[in-house]
Amino acid sequence: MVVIGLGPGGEALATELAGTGLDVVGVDRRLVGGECPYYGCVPSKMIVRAADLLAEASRVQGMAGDVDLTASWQPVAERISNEATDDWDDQVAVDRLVDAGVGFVRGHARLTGPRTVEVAGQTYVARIGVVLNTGTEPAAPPVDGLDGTPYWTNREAIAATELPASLVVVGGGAVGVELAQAFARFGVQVTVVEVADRILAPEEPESSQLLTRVLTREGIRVLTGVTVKEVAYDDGQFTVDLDGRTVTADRLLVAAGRRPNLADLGLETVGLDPRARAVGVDERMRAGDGLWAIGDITGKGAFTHVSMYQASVAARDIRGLGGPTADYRAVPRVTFSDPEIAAVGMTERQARAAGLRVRVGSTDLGASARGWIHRGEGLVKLVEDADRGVLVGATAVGPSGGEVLSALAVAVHAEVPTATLGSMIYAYPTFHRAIESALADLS
Ligand SMILES: Cc1cc2nc3c(=O)[nH]c(=O)nc-3n(C[C@H](O)[C@H](O)[C@H](O)COP(=O)(O)OP(=O)(O)OC[C@H]3O[C@@H](n4cnc5c(N)ncnc54)[C@H](O)[C@@H]3O)c2cc1C
Ligand SMILES: NC(=O)c1ccc[n+]([C@@H]2O[C@H](COP(=O)([O-])OP(=O)(O)OC[C@H]3O[C@@H](n4cnc5c(N)ncnc54)[C@H](O)[C@@H]3O)[C@@H](O)[C@H]2O)c1
Repeated sequence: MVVIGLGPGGEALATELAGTGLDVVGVDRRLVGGECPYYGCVPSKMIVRAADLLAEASRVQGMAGDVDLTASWQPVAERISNEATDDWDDQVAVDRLVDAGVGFVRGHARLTGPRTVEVAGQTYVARIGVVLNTGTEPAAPPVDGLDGTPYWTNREAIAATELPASLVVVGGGAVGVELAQAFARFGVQVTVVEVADRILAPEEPESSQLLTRVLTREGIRVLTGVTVKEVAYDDGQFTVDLDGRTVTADRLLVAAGRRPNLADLGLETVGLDPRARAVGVDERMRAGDGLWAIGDITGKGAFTHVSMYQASVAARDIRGLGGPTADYRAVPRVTFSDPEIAAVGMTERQARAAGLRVRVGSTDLGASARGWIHRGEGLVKLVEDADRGVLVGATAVGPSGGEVLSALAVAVHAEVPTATLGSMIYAYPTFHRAIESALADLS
């Protein structure tokens, strides 16, 4: 086997297959492990954790006394460099891979035909086939003047050793809102610029509204429905022209989505379109004869857990083990803002668009016993397929929204009847007890 791209899924898959005695070559042109450990999930959650500590400390007043707080970015930058990324060195991951029996090659890989891959003039021929896990790069929107300015993507933002005084964030998706809130909590003056009419637009409107309220209260300017006309950089200052309005800042973070690494991969040599937004895969992750694809490039959800899930589906297929095929009805997603915005399955709008007879139920977490005690904000919203009496989607927003989601993910995945969910006992006073109130609200 040859695995091109060793993101979270590719690394796990190559390791598993080598463990079964197959000859496996794994190729990566950058860092083994991909975006998640070096520029994505792990360091960004270290930043979020640090920022949440500051916010928690500031909540002491009125509940537990006083705190004299001095925020410092230095321990965050040190932790990311020393603990998370080894100063962006993947030797530990390479050693782990090689110890597992994978032949590791650093370089840019290209398909040259079915089951054949070229890296730096060397051709590798696979008996069984090739797995693609090439992931994504940060996308730059086509904005006049942007090219040639020293704008940040998630990679520069994660590696920052000093914070700017002010920051414009282009894009109010997961990357944008997580980093905007965290940097603001460290004292950065942040403006979020979003072209859609709300931040986190694919999520429930109630989630977007609540988070916009929280971010605004924390001093972040959230501008939605705006178009970035032009960007200029002069004398250490970015000027962002928003079609009539101008915003200036020391730094500009582009968090406007991702571009799949499909160009220059030789897809045309196996009959696939290198200009496509995603590689089409079936429920066993097959993309062609002797070809599998996993991770962000499949367009099934740009999350580490999806990449790893698909790796296990592909591994079963390659090993001829049978077992469950890929099923995306219950893909969980958590934006690690504070409160966390967690959701699984369909939103109300998606369920209605799918032609389902829908009942929805929701509840205000702040009005629940635990929410009131905690002085927390949030909500639970449930989307039921009324004809089948099962949840097809759910949202949990709150201080532990991602944890509350686990129960809802089980319900959607296992199609637990809402009648059964309504007959359960929910511990008092927990955040997840709000699920019971939302069930009672279904109509
Ligand atoms: C700031 C940020 C925060 C995130 N936070 C979360 C989170 O909290 N939770 C979550 O689930 N997800 C999160 N994500 C998303 C997550 O990082 C990705 O979904 C995850 O990395 C899975 O990607 P992947 O497996 O498709 O490959 P990637 O991680 O993108 O890795 C692909 C690898 O392929 C290599 N490659 C590409 N082309 C070639 C080639 N031709 N030859 C050789 N090698 C090649 C690249 O060098 C790279 O190492 C976050 C992303 C960002 C940017
Ligand atoms: N907690 C998590 O699981 C997590 C965290 C970060 C990222 N991710 C994953 O990484 C992926 C990439 O995240 P992302 O936030 O970069 O992308 P995204 O696609 O989620 O959001 C990009 C946002 O930028 C906006 N945008 C695009 N062009 C714009 C422009 N010219 N001006 C203003 N706004 C513009 C879009 O409308 C969108 O709201 C996501 O799809 C997500 O799955 C996950």
